[in-house]
Amino acid sequence: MLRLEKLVKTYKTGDQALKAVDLDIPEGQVLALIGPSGAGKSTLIRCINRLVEPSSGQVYLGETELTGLSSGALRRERRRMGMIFQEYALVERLTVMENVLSGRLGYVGFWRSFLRKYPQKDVDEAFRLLDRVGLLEMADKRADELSGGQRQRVGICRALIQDPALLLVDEPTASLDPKTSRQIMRLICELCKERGLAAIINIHDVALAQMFVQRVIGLRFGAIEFDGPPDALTPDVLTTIYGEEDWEATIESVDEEDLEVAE
Ligand SMILES: Nc1ncnc2c1ncn2[C@@H]1O[C@H](COP(=O)(O)OP(=O)(O)OP(=O)(O)O)[C@@H](O)[C@H]1O
Repeated sequence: MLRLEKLVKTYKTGDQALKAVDLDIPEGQVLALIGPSGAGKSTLIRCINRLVEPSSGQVYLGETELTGLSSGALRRERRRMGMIFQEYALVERLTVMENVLSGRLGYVGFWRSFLRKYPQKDVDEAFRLLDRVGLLEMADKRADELSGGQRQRVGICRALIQDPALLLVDEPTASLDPKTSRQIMRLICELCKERGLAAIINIHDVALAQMFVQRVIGLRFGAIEFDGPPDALTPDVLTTIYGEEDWEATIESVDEEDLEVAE
């Protein structure tokens, strides 16, 4: 459902962030993108919806080549790609409900959104989503009154109310404590499963990635170094992605966490 062909991004500074990346993601697959700082993870995610313009190569969402679209057509296609950010990107002075509904801005006309008059079906869906993520009681609170984990749940609802085919998730847990991080990752993966949604999750925490996804992509210097199931991430593989480190500790901690999740 998503296909990248020879995707290259070279920034004006000369940094080659992506070097001819090929990637195919089937419908409903949740994939973690790991790799050291500067490997090109955020660039990859942002080149897919063209928040960052690729230098060359193609991105296909289904049959549509995103890289060939005019700005109007791209705006319409972006509705099919929900984005979840590390810093939540909520409007602080708006309520939880208003933040969630802002995910419909790509669908409603300018005046409707300006006057915040969303169709009732959108409001109903926002309530359903807030209920699903455990925030129904918070609908009228201002975003700046929420904890980090609650904010991220609002960010998730805002992405889902777009009714996307694909989620692009950029370090969703980087600002959260370990327990909340696990809850948020679990929630994202459960929601993808419920909705048959594909997702690419850029995540620094290897153990967390291994715990929840079916497929891991390891990026290094803008190229795919590893593509496989989480249990194939051996210490040797992690060393090729990240360089020398004591990986046994990371892998052991996954085993412990797995037990905890299974309980
Ligand atoms: N706007 C920019 N202008 C110039 N170079 C950039 C820009 N954004 C990223 N880069 C460079 O591109 C490369 C990849 O950066 P990117 O942010 O995609 O990596 P990352 O894997 O997401 O890193 P991190 O895990 O630290 O967020 C780096 O060398 C970075 O310095």
